[in-house]
Amino acid sequence: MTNAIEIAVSHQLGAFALAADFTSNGRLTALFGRSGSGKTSLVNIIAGLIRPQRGRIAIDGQVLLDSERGIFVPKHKRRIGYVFQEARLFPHLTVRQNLLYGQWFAPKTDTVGSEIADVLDLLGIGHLLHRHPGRLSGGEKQRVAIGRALLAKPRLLLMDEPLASLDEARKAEILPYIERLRDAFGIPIVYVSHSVAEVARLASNLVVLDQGSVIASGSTIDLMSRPDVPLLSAAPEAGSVLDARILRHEPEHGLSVLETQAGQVQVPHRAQPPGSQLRVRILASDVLISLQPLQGISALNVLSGTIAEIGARRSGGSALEIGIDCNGASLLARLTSKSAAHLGLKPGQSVYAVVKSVSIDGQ
Ligand SMILES: Nc1ncnc2c1ncn2[C@@H]1O[C@H](COP(=O)(O)OP(=O)(O)OP(=O)(O)O)[C@@H](O)[C@H]1O
Repeated sequence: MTNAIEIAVSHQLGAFALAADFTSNGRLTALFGRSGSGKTSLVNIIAGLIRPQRGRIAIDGQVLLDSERGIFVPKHKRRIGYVFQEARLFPHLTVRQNLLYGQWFAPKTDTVGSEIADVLDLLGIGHLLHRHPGRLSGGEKQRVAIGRALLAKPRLLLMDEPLASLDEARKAEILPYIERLRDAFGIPIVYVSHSVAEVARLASNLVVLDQGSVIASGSTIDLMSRPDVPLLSAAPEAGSVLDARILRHEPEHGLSVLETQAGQVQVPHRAQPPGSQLRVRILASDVLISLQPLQGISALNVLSGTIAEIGARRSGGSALEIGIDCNGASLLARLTSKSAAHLGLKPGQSVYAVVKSVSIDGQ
């Protein structure tokens, strides 16, 4: 099976060397890394705004760049949608005209009509059509910018920190739209972010960039629970991501019981019916480790497992992260290195993970 996204490029930008190599079949692939790690440069290379010295790029099997074969598809022929930090709408055009501008670039053979309705519905912008961008909130502007990119019928959507210029309330407002976009449209998305919480919630796949190189790539669920990728595991909001299904509700306690591969977990009541799929996130700092089965403890969620991997203590810090294999699912726990030494933790050892709280990603 061909990967939706195949990238292997190298390019020198002044003193900065970018050498990125990864493939992804995910719906939303996040490029994650700190400032200056090369995320925007890589996105510009994918978009065709920078021609790299060497490499190959293929999207859904379509080769856009192959330096060995002398192939370089120019940016206007790549059919790649680009959403930036700021919406960059045309201020003198209405929302409707801005959206139609995007459609102008769509392949002429495609039927449109119902697509506009789908995009308006997906992004909740139907009531804004006659407004000018100056009268939209930051979140509304970004939704229109996403709509404009979608109506050009791209084969790939690039989103470069689309939430970075929004405050927390606007971010929370737009996240569900990006989830719907990821789940409802068949367009692969490459999403740049340096927020662990954002990629944990949105990304199916992760590519971790550091100083111009890919230091890890794979499924978000796998990477988020690895103690050996410090860019992720050492972040304050580090934590594991698990797929879950609602098993039943316990209205008398205001709880819902979820089934995950790691075992059952209980969370505050959810509105969705039993059987619904969810994604849960367990922060590493919310997991305690016990060597004995526990009794008389207030925490509702205790999962049994074995120590898979013990991360290194960071220089100048007292904490380290531990990967726990719970029935094939991975959980990340953050302990002080003193506690880990005190418990004598070793790979393969049986332990109980006490989970203080579980958060639910998405609606
Ligand atoms: N045209 C250029 N000439 C020389 N150096 C450049 C050029 N463009 C980018 N760089 C350097 O390349 C490095 C990567 O920059 P890039 O913008 O890709 O990083 P980033 O991960 O997107 O950062 P941020 O999260 O801050 O946007 C930086 O050190 C930057 O200074």
